[in-house]
Amino acid sequence: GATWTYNGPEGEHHWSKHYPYCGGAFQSPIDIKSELLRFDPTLRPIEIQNYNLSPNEQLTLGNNGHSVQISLPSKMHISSLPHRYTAAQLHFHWGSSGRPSGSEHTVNSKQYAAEMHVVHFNSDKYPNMSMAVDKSDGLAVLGVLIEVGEFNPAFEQFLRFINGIKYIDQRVQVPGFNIRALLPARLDEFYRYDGSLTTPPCYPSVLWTIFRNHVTISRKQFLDMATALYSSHAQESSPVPLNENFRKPQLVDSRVVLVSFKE
Ligand SMILES: NS(=O)(=O)c1c(F)c(F)c(S(=O)(=O)CCO)c(N[C@H]2CCc3ccccc32)c1F
Ligand SMILES: [Zn+2]
Repeated sequence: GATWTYNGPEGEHHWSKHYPYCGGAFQSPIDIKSELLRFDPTLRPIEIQNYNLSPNEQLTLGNNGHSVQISLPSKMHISSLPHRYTAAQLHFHWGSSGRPSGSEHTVNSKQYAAEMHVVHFNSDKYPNMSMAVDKSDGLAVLGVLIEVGEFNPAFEQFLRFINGIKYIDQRVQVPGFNIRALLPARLDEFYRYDGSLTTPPCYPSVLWTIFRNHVTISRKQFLDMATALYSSHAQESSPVPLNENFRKPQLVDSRVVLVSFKE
């Protein structure tokens, strides 16, 4: 489709010209405000299967011009939702070296340094991501808020290769590792709401699960992610840094945010 960016004439306020859903309802991300929350005792802890990948498996780490993404094998899935949701890819949103706040979801207006999304599709009903991406029950995304703090060895498993994908469409193979280690300790404490892709085409097709607890990466790890990548091609004379790749919080309207925990 048309090129879209996070700033400038193709920025988020213009997305709806080519992607009408971006101007529609049920959009993501949102600001998760305390007054919106409703405790739901029926929310089950997230249960994941086959996230612990062997180093003998190869994962594709790529720069798609909008984010850094890792393709995931289809044996990885979420087993605690009404349908099986099979993993497709994970990617990140971040700020910049000058502005270490780049999460998409915010909590009571607090923006975190970055955010990870593990994208899954409903494989009970749809054969692949492309068939699921525009269906109301098509996708389930796990969101992890990221703060700058302690060094995170799990992130190093892919960050150490990031200089191999500096430019758009570059890809490298990296050894598999335990993707569970990228998630917070508690998978039973989370926010849950109905929303959308946070990039064009912004389909309202995502069951969002944002974990209550953040994870940390070191300042150097954050800078590696926030300063290594470009959305331009390798040979281009004027490289375009890939950073600040987050959409602003959207209108919640009459949506309720469910929470799996009481204070
Ligand atoms: N924040 S988010 O979770 O809404 C989200 C993104 F923010 C994002 F950047 C991407 S992308 O594929 O890296 C680039 C634009 O699609 C996807 N990719 C999804 C959307 C469409 C598609 C098709 C096949 C595989 C993955 C995706 C995404 F679901
Ligand atoms: Zn995302």
